[in-house]
Amino acid sequence: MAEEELPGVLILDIGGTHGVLEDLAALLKKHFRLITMKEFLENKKEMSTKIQSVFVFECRPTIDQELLESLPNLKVIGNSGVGVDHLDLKMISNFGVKVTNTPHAVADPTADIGVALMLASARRLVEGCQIAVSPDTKYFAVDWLGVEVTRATLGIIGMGSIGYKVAQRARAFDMRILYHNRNRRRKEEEEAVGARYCEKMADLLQQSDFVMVVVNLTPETRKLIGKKELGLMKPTATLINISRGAVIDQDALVEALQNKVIRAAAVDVTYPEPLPRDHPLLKLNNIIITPHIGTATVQAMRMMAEEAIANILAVLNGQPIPSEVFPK
Ligand SMILES: O=C(O)[C@H](O)CO
Repeated sequence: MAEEELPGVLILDIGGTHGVLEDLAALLKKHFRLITMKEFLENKKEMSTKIQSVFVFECRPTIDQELLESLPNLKVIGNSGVGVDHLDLKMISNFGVKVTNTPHAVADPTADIGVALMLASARRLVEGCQIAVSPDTKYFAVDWLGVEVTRATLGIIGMGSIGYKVAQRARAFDMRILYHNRNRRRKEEEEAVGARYCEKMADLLQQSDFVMVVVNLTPETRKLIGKKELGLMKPTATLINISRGAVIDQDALVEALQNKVIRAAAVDVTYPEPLPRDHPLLKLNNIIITPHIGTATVQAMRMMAEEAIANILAVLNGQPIPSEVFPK
């Protein structure tokens, strides 16, 4: 089919996206006529009726009412990534537009980053690296010790598909695994990863050496971990967040880390992203912060794009939609 005849997809990206958009373009071009935001804004009149779908790159850019009003033929917003907290699902659905996400592509790489953060924090890799590369280092000696993850207790808050992959990986470290969920998983699934259900999150917080937060950001999970929850954790425990920054009360986290209420934190997500350069979290040495890189791998980007494309095509062709997200 000639490019002109393909359904138009508007690409919404956050700019500076590690040059990957160029690679994805080839994939998208097989099915769509690609329209960048720049092209759209420069030629709104001609472009607006051609656009039937929006491809949202990496879960970050939002879609406002003005954009929706200017796209009369829009049918679907294909989010590449699982979290859709940046989208106003109710407003979008009022326009008769569907939203889809990519839960399968993100599970392995996000679980990997959770485990990487747990190990890096436990063994103080960032501090070690700083010593190794510092021009002031004359000989290798550290005046601190890490802790081991092997046989430690890991508490997973939010055992969905990412949390489950974390549990699978944690088994390789002989970790004792606890989890807290709104809905308990099936017995066979618990047994397969050797995980024990904690009906009360407090029990998990009190018993865990590492607490990993993997929930979606919703009104119910906003500030799920605050001063009270941090106070329940062991002073030797580490908090890991691979979900969304706003799930943790960041002021309470600063206080907890400054006062050694908990040992350390390791987070791939903050609120906002990036943190203001004078934010107190950036001044602490018992936290590791990475720039929301849970899915920043060559493989994940490709898989997310493929999953998003399949979702978008299903909507446009009136077929069953693999991963639709509904407003609550
Ligand atoms: O929600 C997700 O899948 C990730 O955060 C995308 O970057």
